[in-house]
Amino acid sequence: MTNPQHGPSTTTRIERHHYDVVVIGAGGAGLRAAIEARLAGKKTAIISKSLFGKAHTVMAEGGAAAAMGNVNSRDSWQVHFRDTMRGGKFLNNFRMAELHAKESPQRIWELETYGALFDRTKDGKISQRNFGGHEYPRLAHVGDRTGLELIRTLQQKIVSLQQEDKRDHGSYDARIKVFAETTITELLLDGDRISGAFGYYRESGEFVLFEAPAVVLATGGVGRSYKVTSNSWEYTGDGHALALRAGATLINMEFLQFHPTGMVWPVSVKGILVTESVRGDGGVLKNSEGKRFMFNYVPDVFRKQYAETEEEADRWYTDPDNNRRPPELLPRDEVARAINTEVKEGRGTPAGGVYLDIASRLPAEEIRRRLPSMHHQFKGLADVDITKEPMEVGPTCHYVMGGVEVDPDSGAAYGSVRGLFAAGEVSGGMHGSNRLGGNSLSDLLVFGKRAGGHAATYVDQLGGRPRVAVEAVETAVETALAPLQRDTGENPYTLQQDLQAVMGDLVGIIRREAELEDALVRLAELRERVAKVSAVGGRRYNPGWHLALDLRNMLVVSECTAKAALERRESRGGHTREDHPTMDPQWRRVNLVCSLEGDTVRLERKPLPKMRTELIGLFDRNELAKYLTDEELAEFDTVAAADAAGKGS
Ligand SMILES: Cc1cc2nc3c(=O)[nH]c(=O)nc-3n(C[C@H](O)[C@H](O)[C@H](O)COP(=O)(O)OP(=O)(O)OC[C@H]3O[C@@H](n4cnc5c(N)ncnc54)[C@H](O)[C@@H]3O)c2cc1C
Repeated sequence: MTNPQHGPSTTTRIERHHYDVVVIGAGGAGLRAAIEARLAGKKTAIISKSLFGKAHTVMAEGGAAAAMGNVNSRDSWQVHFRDTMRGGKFLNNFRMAELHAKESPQRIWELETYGALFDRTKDGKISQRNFGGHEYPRLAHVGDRTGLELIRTLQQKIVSLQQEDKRDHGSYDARIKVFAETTITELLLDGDRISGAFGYYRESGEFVLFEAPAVVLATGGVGRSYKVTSNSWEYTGDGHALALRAGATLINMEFLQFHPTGMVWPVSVKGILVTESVRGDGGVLKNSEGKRFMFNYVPDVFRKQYAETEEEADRWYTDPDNNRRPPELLPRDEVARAINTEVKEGRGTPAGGVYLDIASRLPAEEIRRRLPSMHHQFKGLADVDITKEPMEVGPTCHYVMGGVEVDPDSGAAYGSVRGLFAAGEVSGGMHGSNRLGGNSLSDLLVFGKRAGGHAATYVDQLGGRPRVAVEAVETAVETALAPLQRDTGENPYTLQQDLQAVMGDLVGIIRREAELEDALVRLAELRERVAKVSAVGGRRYNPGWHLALDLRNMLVVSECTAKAALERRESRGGHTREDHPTMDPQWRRVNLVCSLEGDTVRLERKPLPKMRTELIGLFDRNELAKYLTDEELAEFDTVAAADAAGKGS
């Protein structure tokens, strides 16, 4: 190290910036967090691995769930809360589910004030559509391109803030600046406090250092550890791994959502999402015998809410108050498992999926109007006209419920680190063991705002600014350059394929003890190989080098998933154990928490926070009996009896 201002050697130049709040990620969560931090007067950087506007959020199709009651006035935050807890099989952090249900409507209306244009009902309100697991039509949407509108609007808000800054401070970038195509590889610490973030510009390979006392992680998910996934290239679990390495903890990592309907052919597009809106708008699932098989897969916990005949299910679309929902709209984990079983038992399509039929259910014109992207996607990628033929679909790795363990109100990371916040898909707890469709987009807005606001407050309350240690920067540079400096070592693409094979084959939709043990052995072998990964070429736009750096994140996050999946001996939501096929109320009381000790993933059991009495009182006792232990039920009965006595006196 020769010059602390410029990095570890005179040849390694490091561009340096100073901010109050650094937001890593420019999806819905990151942008909403950045807006809030900037509105609180903080100098804010937004960093994005992909092009600005190309975050994952832009791909969201169906909509954002918020109990506005525009289409059915019976909807309320309480009903939304209940649906969310049921969807997550009661493993959700109840406080997050409560805040989400209460605040989502405000966040959607606020988006309108930023310029969002949602589809409307006939009387001019924001239109809301049906989705799996939601009792009432609840998803505010823009055709099937809702994420695009969300991102467009948040970006527009940022531009308007930059225009204010130009007027007031003479520069558009004075208080909020976007660093696109910039990957963060390390968080820096001063003791237990965040002091900054280190990374590189993808195009030039030049290093960049952000000195900042507060970092908001909004990096999204982990899906690229699986071969068949709806997720795009940047979903390599970076934020999860950055948090772990900084001393934070991850929870619920065993829970991955396999969306039931991904494209299954052509092979080149296998995994690309087919939105749930197709089923919300009337599409039905059929096996190769032409049977609507979902009626055979309604689990006991949901039996009361779902139709038993095709006639009743079909009537629900026009008369939802007097009929029960079609079983095609069960939560995603149920539908994905059902499709998996149909295919395994030989009733699948030629390409190994099942049929999703909207063509026989709606007029062609209506399909094109409601599902323009799906129509375009199938025509362009598979030469299938969905107004005339059924689609072939099957499960695809879609969403990680697990993530950074956070304080529900502020988004501050738990563990041994201060100044670190997380929001959106990278955070854990909100969705429990399974996320309901539409609950992510509203989650991004609710918790993005909260994390950005609390990061700003944290900065205000700091005594002095933490310092960036020269040695930490030096180590970050060495780690980043290592794959380029190895002459021998494996190709990152081979390693990624091998990792994807382990996760897909052994830690996939249906899990077994022996396979999970095998997965851990193979992941340990991969760890040795990844430590020696080699990338050819130089630092200028070099995707092989980028992947080599992403691999260590994918690996540690995969280890968390496999370890937690082995430990949880029950089936719940996005975690299905063939050898422990039922839900166990004792396990509902437990969160599995991952941390790093050196390089080793440690797993701990931690009791779930106890739901407040008035919230648990929103559920029927018979329903609670399906989830709670006898001990918890007895406690519930005592409180209910005391309550009744109080009311009587
Ligand atoms: C096809 C598809 C359709 C979906 N439809 C819906 C829907 O209708 N409704 C719904 O609620 N949910 C939906 N989801 C889920 C939802 O879109 C995502 O969960 C959500 O957008 C995640 O938002 P985020 O802000 O957490 O992350 P993203 O939007 O993914 O943003 C992550 C950001 O972090 C950046 N990043 C990552 N790593 C780094 C790093 N190391 N350094 C710098 N930057 C980094 C990325 O470049 C990106 O800018 C869908 C998902 C998919 C894939």
